[in-house]
Amino acid sequence: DIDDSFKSMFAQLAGEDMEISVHELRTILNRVVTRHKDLKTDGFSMESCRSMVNLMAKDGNARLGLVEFQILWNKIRKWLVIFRDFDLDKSGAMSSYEMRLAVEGAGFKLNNKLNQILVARYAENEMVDFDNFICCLVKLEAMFRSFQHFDKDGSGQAEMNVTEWLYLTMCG
Ligand SMILES: O=C(O)[C@@H](S)Cc1ccc(I)cc1
Repeated sequence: DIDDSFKSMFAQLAGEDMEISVHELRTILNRVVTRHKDLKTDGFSMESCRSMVNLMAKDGNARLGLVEFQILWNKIRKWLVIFRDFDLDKSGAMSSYEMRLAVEGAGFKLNNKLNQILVARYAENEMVDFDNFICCLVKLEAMFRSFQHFDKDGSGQAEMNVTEWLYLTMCG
């Protein structure tokens, strides 16, 4: 069950439509992340928040309901612990070495090429700061989940038609 303080934070944020927009998500994430002085971030961008909303909003309506927001919030809390555990030099950002370990620590075993791709996509000056780290994991988890949806028997092979492919590749 969702505790009342969370519900009231959500209600305050979401407004009368009781759904959180990309802009409202960006507001709360940047308000909270600045409270954590050990986390380096240039702030969650609109693009990052749009990507997270699209990946988390099941019904594709580009807004987060209470449950979807709670799920995202708990993911961020979980990955915040991992970020701190693997930020070995406590710089507040991930080096590519730390990023590889943190992604594996989050449960994603990737090959070298994929780890390099993540750093290329999410690092700024070779460092992945907290907001980019979260966006990377939200996307990575969503892509793994989508694949498992199409790999019903867990064979490691997925089958989908072009429309289903475009739903996956064009939303995030
Ligand atoms: O609410 C908090 O400050 C902790 S518990 C979790 C959290 C930390 C950072 C973000 I951005 C969002 C949520």
